[in-house]
Amino acid sequence: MIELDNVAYSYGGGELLSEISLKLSPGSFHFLTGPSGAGKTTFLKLCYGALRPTSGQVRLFNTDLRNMTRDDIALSRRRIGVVHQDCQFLDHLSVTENVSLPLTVAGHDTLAEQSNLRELLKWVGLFDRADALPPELSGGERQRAALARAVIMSPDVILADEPTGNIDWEMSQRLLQLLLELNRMGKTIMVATHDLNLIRTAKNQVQARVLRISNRRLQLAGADL
Ligand SMILES: Nc1ncnc2c1ncn2[C@@H]1O[C@H](COP(=O)(O)OP(=O)(O)OP(=O)(O)O)[C@@H](O)[C@H]1O
Repeated sequence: MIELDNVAYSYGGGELLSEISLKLSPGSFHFLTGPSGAGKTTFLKLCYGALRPTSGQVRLFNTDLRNMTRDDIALSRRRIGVVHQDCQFLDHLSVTENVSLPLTVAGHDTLAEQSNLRELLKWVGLFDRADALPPELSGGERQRAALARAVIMSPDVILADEPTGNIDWEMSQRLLQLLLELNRMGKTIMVATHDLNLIRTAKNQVQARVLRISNRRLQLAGADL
């Protein structure tokens, strides 16, 4: 699905990530952890082609990113749903309009997709909030709307950046259950999180690999997690 081979990423401030190799196999579930500023968001951006590595190779669905045009990357991106850390909603658009934005951008007829959209909003428990504006949503509702938007195009891979940041335990559990359900449907999942309790709960329910970014490198976290 997504492969990184000896990837490094540097910016003006120096090298942030180094010697990163990872293969996301179909149907796998990964957690990504590490201290604040370690490079988790940057790592995810490398995984969906939003950033190009300074060196090393990134392959999206068996194609080397170096050989991909912006249009190729945009097409691959339809197979990768991203839950952004800050949700990135358009505040003047309703929940429904925000969730269906990827369909609009991809040129789909959103009217023809209304029943799918309704089902999706029901699935994340936001059917009653369909007409609300993002600033009117609670933290948990925002995260669930962000998840709905990430899966609206039926992606093969879902990358979630701190999807349970700023929400309470009960709501985190609800979000986790949605991610586990997606994984049971065959989706490949990677979740960046600081929340070790979330990882522990998930590990009772799914065979998840836990990765940690430490000193610029990607490591497999210990069994203590
Ligand atoms: N292109 C860039 N230009 C300037 N700074 C950058 C660039 N890319 C990454 N950084 C810096 O690298 C660090 C790592 O950022 P990143 O958001 O990937 O970390 P993170 O592990 O996701 O952090 P957090 O857990 O706090 O969200 C940050 O200090 C960020 O400002």
